Order: sequence, then C-alpha cells, then structure tokens
Amino acid sequence: MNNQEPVAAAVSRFLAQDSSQSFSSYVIALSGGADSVALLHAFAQQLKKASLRAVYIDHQLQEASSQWATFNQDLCKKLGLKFDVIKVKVADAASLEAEARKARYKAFAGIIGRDECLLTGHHQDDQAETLLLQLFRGAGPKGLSAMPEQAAFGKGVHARPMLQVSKRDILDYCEHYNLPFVEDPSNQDTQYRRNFLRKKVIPLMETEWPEVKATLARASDIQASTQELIEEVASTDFARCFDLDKGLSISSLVALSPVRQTHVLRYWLQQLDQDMPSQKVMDQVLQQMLRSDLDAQPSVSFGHGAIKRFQGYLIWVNDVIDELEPVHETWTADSDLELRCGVKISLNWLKQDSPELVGKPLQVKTRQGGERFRKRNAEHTTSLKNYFQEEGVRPWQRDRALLILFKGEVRAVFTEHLQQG
Ligand SMILES: Nc1ncnc2c1ncn2[C@@H]1O[C@H](COP(=O)(O)OP(=O)(O)OP(=O)(O)O)[C@@H](O)[C@H]1O
Repeated sequence: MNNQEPVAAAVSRFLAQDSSQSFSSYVIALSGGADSVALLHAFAQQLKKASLRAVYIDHQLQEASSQWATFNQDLCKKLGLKFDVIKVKVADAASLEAEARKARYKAFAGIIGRDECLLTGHHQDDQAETLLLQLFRGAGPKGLSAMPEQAAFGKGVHARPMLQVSKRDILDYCEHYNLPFVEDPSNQDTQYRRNFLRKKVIPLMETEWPEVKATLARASDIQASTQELIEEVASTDFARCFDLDKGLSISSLVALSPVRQTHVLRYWLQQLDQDMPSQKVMDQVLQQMLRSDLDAQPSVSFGHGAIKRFQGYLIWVNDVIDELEPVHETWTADSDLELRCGVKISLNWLKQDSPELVGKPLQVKTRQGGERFRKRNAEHTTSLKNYFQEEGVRPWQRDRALLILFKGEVRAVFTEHLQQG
C-alpha cells in the first residue's frame, strides 16, 4: 500500500511552524535522489512556486554528474520551478566524500540569503544510521547527537523537515506521484558501512524491536541536548579563563576539574578553527601545560600549530608564525609578493590598506624593536607597540608582523598571516 501522507504531513507541519519566521524563499538542495525529489515535490505542492527554487551542486567527481544536473533541471521544469547548478572543485584528499560535503555546504552557505531557508532531504533512517556509525566509531555525545531540525546557516537557516519520516515512506511518496529519481553510484561504493547497517543490521534489529529507528532517533535527540549542556558549561568556563590579549589563563584552568579543563581546551580550539586533537594529545597538553613547573617552556604540536605556555597563559601558535625567519625583502608593489618564507602579501591588500604605496619601491621587514609607524594620512608617527595594542596583535605575534617601509619609514603593517591565537 502506498503511503504518501507522512511526507506531505511533515512538510505542512514544518510550514505551519515556520509561518512565524516568514522566510522570503526556500532553497531545496536537490541531489536527484529519492529524498530530495520527494521534498521538492511536497514543497512545490504546498508553497507558491515563486518562493521556491532548487539548487544542485555538481561535485564534478563522476562522469554522470552533469547528467544528474540535466535530470534535476528537467524535473524542475516539469514542476515549474527555478533551478540552478553550482559546480564546485573538491580538494583531493583521503576522504573525497568528506571533502565533497565540505565543498557542498560551503557553496550553499554562499547563496543562502538573510531570510532564506535551505532545505535538505535528511530523514529518520539517516538519523538512525548515523547514530550507529558514530557509536561503532566510539564517538561521544557530540558525534552521537541528532542532526537538528533547524540551525543557523550562512546568512539564513538550514532545515531538515523530514527527520521524522522513514525512507520507506519517502519511497512510497515517490511511487505514488510517479516521481523519477537517480541512484548515486557513490552511495554503493563509498558508503559501504552505512549500506551494511541499512541493509543488514537495522532490518535484523527491527525483527526484535520494530520501532528501533524511531528509538535510535530519540536516543540521538537526548545526546544532542547533553551536548548542548556540555557546550554551555564549556563556554561559561572559557569566558572565565580566556583573555583576548593573553590567551587561556593557567591559574583559572587549574581551578577547574580535569573534565572541565578538557572541554575548555576543546572549546578554545574550536573557536580557533583548529582540528580537534586525539584524547591522548589532549591529556598530554593538560599534563605538560598545567602541571609541569612554571619555568619550563612546554609546547605540544598537532594539526597546523602548537599550544605553548607564555607568561602564565596558554597560547596557540600557528606553524606559519613559528617558522617565520626574520624577513628583509624589496617589493615594487605592482603584483603580489611571495616572500621566501612562503607568506604571500597580495597587491589587493595593499590597494585597500594603503593605496598611496601601490607601485612604489617598498621594503618588507620584520621588526627589530623601537620602530615608529606613520599611519595613512597621519601627520605624526606612533610607536609600533601602541599600534599593535590598538589592533589587538598578540605580543607573541608581533615579531612576525611584516612592516612595509617606504623611504625608510614604516607606512603599513601586514598581519593577515598571523591567525588569531
Ligand atoms: N550534490 C548535491 N546537490 C544538492 N544537494 C545535495 C547534494 N548531495 C546531497 N544533497 C542534499 O543533502 C541531503 C543529504 O544527502 P546525503 O545523505 O547524500 O548527504 P551526506 O553526504 O550523508 O552528508 P550530510 O548528511 O552531512 O549532508 C540530500 O537529501 C540533499 O537534500
């Protein structure tokens, strides 16, 4: 028996809830698979067509990807909907699937406007499978957390209206309305474990626990609220420990229990957009940074930098800063400058920062101490130290700032390579 009701009901529930938010338009992330095709159709039935459009991201990883673009285009034409394709370049990496996802969400983030809502076809089975995959990977509450039905995204919102709808119901919906869809061959190859769960493990579990998918989805919801609580505590602790100019205060950190220390560190690294280190590295950081004697200069490296100790505070130092040797080079300022150390100063930056210097014979140097700086249009010079303080350049980064000199006088300061630490 066909049951198209759950999809239509989920979409109308979503729209009823959302009428208070009044999005100016909805963007369906259309892969061409059954889930997003059903979502597209259900929204097209219940919304004015002018407020709906579909976007397909072409990852250009498979030969058939442009055919899927045509397939999606034809479908939207039949439904009278606007349709766009965005081609993305996926970085070559160990996990192409993860890189493709990153590129996909980046592209979507770039097009979702202030009052717009991105809609994806995630459903209940995705939720259950993801929970089990994460569990077998040994994940904690964060990995086991349910995907939220709605979250801030780009300048707008990302919503998943079908999280409580099963895959079976979605397939029934497509059959009922005679909707064509494509099977992504990558699902067969790269999602081996997900397919194993989907085809073997979950059906077996259902013979004993018929509602297991809904139950797993609930368990995942509980993990999400646990995670929210953890993040709330971590953010409060972090606010107490962190000083914008100095870093993470060791004396404030040691006043916390070890588990809270770990979460503050994770929170900090997340803010810095750094990869999360393993628990082993985390323990090493806590051991060496908080418990070794205060004169030592410990440093724990991972990802693209290191955590170091500096005057009673933990600081994050990027490799690029750490490895920068003293610089003394010339620049005619008519094209980008690539320094021998690999740092690049773009001409565009100079055009915006100090247009009067473009095309002039300039020198690029790291500071030696005592230099003064004449800001653009300023009558008097100020000390570089004052300038660094005003601009929030951290003390440990200042030796790596690049001074741009014209006729022997510092006229601009390049700090874009010094990511916040
Ligand atoms: N190439 C694509 N173009 C547009 N939308 C896509 C594309 N791929 C996936 N989507 C959207 O994302 C939804 C989930 O797709 P899928 O389950 O394949 O994602 P995933 O790779 O598991 O990653 P994630 O769950 O993080 O999105 C689809 O229902 C669809 O709405």
